[in-house]
Amino acid sequence: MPVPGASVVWAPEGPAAGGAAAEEDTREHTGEHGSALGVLRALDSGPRGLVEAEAEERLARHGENTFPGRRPASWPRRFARSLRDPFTAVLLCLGLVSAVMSAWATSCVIAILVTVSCVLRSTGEHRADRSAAALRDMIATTATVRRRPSADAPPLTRELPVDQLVPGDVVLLAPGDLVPADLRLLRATGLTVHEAALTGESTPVPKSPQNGHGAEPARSGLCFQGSSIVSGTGMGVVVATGADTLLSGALPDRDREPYGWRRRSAAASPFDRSVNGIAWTLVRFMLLTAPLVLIAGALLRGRGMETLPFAVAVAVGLTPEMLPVVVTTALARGAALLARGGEVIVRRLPALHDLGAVDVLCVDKTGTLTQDAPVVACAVDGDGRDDPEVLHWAAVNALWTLQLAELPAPDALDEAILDADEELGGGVLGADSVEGVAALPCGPGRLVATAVVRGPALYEPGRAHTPGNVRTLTGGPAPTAVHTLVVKGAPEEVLRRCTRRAGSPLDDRERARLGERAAALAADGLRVLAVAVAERPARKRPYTPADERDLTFLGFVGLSDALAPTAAEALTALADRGVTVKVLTGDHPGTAARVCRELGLAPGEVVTADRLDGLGPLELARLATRTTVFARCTPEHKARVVRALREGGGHTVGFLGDGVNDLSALHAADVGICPRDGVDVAREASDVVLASKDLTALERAILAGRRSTGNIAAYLRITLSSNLGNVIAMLAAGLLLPFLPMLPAQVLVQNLCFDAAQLALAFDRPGAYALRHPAVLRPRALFRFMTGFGLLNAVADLTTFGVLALAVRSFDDERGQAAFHTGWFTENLLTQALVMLLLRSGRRAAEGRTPGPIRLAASALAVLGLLLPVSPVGPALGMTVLPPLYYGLMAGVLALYGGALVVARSRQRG
Ligand SMILES: Nc1ncnc2c1ncn2[C@@H]1O[C@H](COP(=O)(O)OP(=O)(O)OP(=O)(O)O)[C@@H](O)[C@H]1O
Repeated sequence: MPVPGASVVWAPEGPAAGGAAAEEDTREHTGEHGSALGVLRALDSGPRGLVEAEAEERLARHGENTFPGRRPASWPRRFARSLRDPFTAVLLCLGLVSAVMSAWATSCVIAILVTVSCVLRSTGEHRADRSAAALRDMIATTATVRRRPSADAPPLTRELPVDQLVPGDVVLLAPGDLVPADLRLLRATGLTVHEAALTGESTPVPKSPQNGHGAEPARSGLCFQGSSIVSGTGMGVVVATGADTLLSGALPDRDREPYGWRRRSAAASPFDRSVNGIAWTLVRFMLLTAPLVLIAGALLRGRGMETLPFAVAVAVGLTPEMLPVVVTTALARGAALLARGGEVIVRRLPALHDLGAVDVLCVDKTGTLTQDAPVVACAVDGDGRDDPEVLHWAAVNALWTLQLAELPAPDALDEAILDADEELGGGVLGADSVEGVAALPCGPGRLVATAVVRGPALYEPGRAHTPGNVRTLTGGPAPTAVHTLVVKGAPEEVLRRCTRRAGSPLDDRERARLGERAAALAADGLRVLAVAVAERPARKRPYTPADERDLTFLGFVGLSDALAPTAAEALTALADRGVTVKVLTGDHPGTAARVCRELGLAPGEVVTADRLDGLGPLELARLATRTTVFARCTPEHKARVVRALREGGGHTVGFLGDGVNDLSALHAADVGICPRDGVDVAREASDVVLASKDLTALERAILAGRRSTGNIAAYLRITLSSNLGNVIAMLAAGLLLPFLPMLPAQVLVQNLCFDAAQLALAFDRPGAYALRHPAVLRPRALFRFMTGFGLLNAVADLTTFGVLALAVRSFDDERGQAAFHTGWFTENLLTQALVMLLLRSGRRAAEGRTPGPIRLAASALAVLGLLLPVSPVGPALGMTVLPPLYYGLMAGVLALYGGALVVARSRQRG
């Protein structure tokens, strides 16, 4: 429930929440409680947070803070959703037509087919949803909350599962956090928020707690669930949770794909392109089949609407109606096996298919290829001499950026600098001996961090400084009211802002020389930060990046960052599996190149991302394809390279990154991958989460994806080729014979048997060959396979007709026709069993043993084919006992067919 007097004034205007829905969701509760304190009071809260007991009571009253879209769907709803599948829709249409024409047997069997398929599918999806929810819980995001154990106890700041948040909770925000509920800001420092989920706007929006008049200022004082913190920090009070948040109200129910999975972005994913693409092509084919059979019957045999049940049966015979079930089962099983290993969590099922198709993997460097545990290796002046003061000023910067920007934890570089400075005993200056005034932290696309401290820079080269010998940078006496800007960051960015060095001017030549020195440090694999300072008369006006100029260069700090232990092994394994790895980093080109070399990845020419700025899509795609390492990437550069590889290069691209600066690329990739300890927002944007830092887990996930795709491909190969073969034979027989070659009910029962048996293919274990390359379902290759093997299957069927002619002799009476129907039914089930055993692995012979479920399913088919006609069900289905000669001849046909399948498979392309 929104709390009176505390909610939101602004309604977003973007596509996700526009129009009437947004208007409806505009909450007008601020009224006289407009100020931050007023809102806190209205919520019966305070800056020190809620008391735990009160929070518990509120949780009981307001319910958990869960997004309604995340709640599991009810059974009836799930069942209704499975009816929305294209194959089911076609089957239902055919059933309806049959019912209208009073072909009751046909419509009954179709109804059974649809029910079985929908029950199997909703059960499969229910299981998949349940395990996905369990997986989500494993990586549930938390919020940093301030609460008090009791009314008089001091507040404690702790991590709380997001679903436990209640209105009135005081929440702290930092870069990379997801906004956990709708919040009213109480405090903010340089806070920018990504609100694309609500407004579609991709540029971060600045936020501040000031509450002005009109819509804009009020909007800037609010942060909404579903948005994420890009830079800066803040503190806010929860004003709405769960279903009451703006996001819940604005978004419609899950925008579902035919297979019930939500699309991540407007662009078609590899899953959409292959599985859905194939499905829709087949649907069109099926819709054409029935009218064609009717027309052919009318033209060649002068038959009328009495052919309709047969035409319907033929169209149904072509349908791979179990495709959605097989796809769900194969993917869910792959994802569950990965999760059971505790290594990889697949957050969106189709992403497992897409992971198997990935042929280019882009990774960031820091924290992925390296450990992101930097250690200071050197602090030197511009001439390469050790200079502890450089480290001290870097530490002053780190300390005050951390404190004033209220970052919850220092970034790894700052932490290393503070540790190193502490080891030096606080050094000449002592990092905490100066008082901080302001901080401008670095963030995505901003490669410098500035801290402003009170007092002069205390810098004079080569001298130890004590309060007694304080001199200013310019050598004059220390003024009393001075602020010092301490800047550290990427060498080229800092040097660009420097005009002096140790008391002398810094010209372009000297700047270039210093740049080379930084490059030399980077070539040793060090992460390099330049440090500079500037004095300004003390002032009250806030500092902005425009003040970062006319700096005096001090020196460089070099930090070493050890390689991730399994990175080299993982890169080799990925290369062996046909995945090209590219590195997109915000770091220095030299550092990136060295790290790649140490990992055995030839960096080639390292491209600095500013070269991308002027390039058109084609040139960019070409450059992206031939380049292995891009350095100094902003978040947008990373996303552009990923998009260029996808759209221009035709690759299926995975992106592995852990930081806020990787967010756009995670969204842009076909598959976004994030380590479990990546920032919340990166994890939330990714499809696959690596539970450990072990990169080799990624290779295993890719293999699981390929296995699932291999199983789906095997199902499609087998089903489509045998279905087509049957349809061709049925058409030929239907047109040549004076009687129907198989009764509609027999066709449909046979279909039911095929469907049940083919489900086993979701449990196949494709051979090693199928895992060697990215697994892509290629519709063309598939349709080629279907045609070739379908024709072969039809030949086997037509030969069976010959066998039946020999064994049964006369088809003039009902007995003879029943024998024909039975003989063909038996042959179909036997050939289907054979096809399942021989075609499951595509071109290659099966490597290793055929898995149990497939052997069992094939045997069951064969036994059914042989025994059903002689069982009590046989006569009910219009079947009869066949002469022994038939079985003898049939064995010969099967042997020939099996041999032909093996030969054709070994010659087949693709
Ligand atoms: N705390 C910091 N203080 C000053 N400069 C920093 C700080 N953190 C990063 N930088 C500068 O910004 C650059 C880019 O950092 P960013 O975090 O975007 O990428 P990265 O961590 O170097 O690499 P990757 O993209 O591989 O994760 C760094 O190379 C460094 O020069």
